[in-house]
Amino acid sequence: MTEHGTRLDQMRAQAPLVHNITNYVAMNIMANVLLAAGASPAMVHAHAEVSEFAGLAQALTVNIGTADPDWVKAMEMAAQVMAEAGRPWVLDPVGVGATRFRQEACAGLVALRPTIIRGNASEILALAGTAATGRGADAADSVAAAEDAAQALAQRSGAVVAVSGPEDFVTDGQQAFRVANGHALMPRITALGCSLNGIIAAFAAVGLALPATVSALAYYGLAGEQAGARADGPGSFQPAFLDALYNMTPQALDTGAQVQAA
Ligand SMILES: Nc1ncnc2c1ncn2[C@@H]1O[C@H](COP(=O)(O)OP(=O)(O)OP(=O)(O)O)[C@@H](O)[C@H]1O
Ligand SMILES: Cc1ncsc1CCO
Ligand SMILES: [Mg+2]
Repeated sequence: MTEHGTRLDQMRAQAPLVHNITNYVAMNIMANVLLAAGASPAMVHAHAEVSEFAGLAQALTVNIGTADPDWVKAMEMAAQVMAEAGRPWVLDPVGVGATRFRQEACAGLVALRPTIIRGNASEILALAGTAATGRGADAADSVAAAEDAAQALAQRSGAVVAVSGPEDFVTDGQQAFRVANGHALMPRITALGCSLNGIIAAFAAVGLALPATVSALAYYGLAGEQAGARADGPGSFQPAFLDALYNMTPQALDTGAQVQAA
């Protein structure tokens, strides 16, 4: 099987412009993750330009981590442009279980039909309307506990739904896959989930949403494994992770990807 490496190659060959409306915590690491992978990031959210900019981008990510009502409006404006152009966009429902504002913001964004929804288990449970125990932006539920919610959410929303965690779960409501790549240090660095949305968007810019998401998760998790093998802790993990994303070959990805049909 050479499909994951081929997708990585295609993504790098096209170097898609990925438009991100993300949180203040994630902006810098997310932009660096996208550059290391070979895509072209831009963080743009002002109402005065967000629609025009979305028109230039090959893919969009929106993330409510530190949003306010103006930012949510900007996300809706950009998502509308992508939907009309038939280009992919990714929703990250950060901490959606925590407050009513987050729930209402996500309900409005889900109604605009994201191509892909990516969150941790607690976020996917909360977005699907199932009781979740996550606190703030961190997961406190297992991926396995969120699989049924992910499937229901995919069927209801029309999105591919990805639940990240020790073993990621991805479904379009019909087919499902598990991706076992990753490293235990990854949740010890903030905004690696947010940054992952950009990688998923970059892959989705050059291929179909479900396989693109699976390959993006395998690539990201395998880079995490390589970085984790070198790092002494969260501090040294971060630069090693950027190096691993940058140095990953298609061959290494195909050899190391741990993807199974669920
Ligand atoms: N315990 C773990 N072991 C291995 N990989 C993990 C583990 N937890 C998370 N990951 C990986 O870390 C990446 C980020 O997923 P995570 O679920 O931590 O996102 P998140 O909670 O949304 O993060 P954030 O909100 O800080 O951006 C994914 O690639 C996932 O596979
Ligand atoms: C820590 C944090 N707080 C709001 S957004 C964010 C980044 C991880 O989701
Ligand atoms: Mg998150």
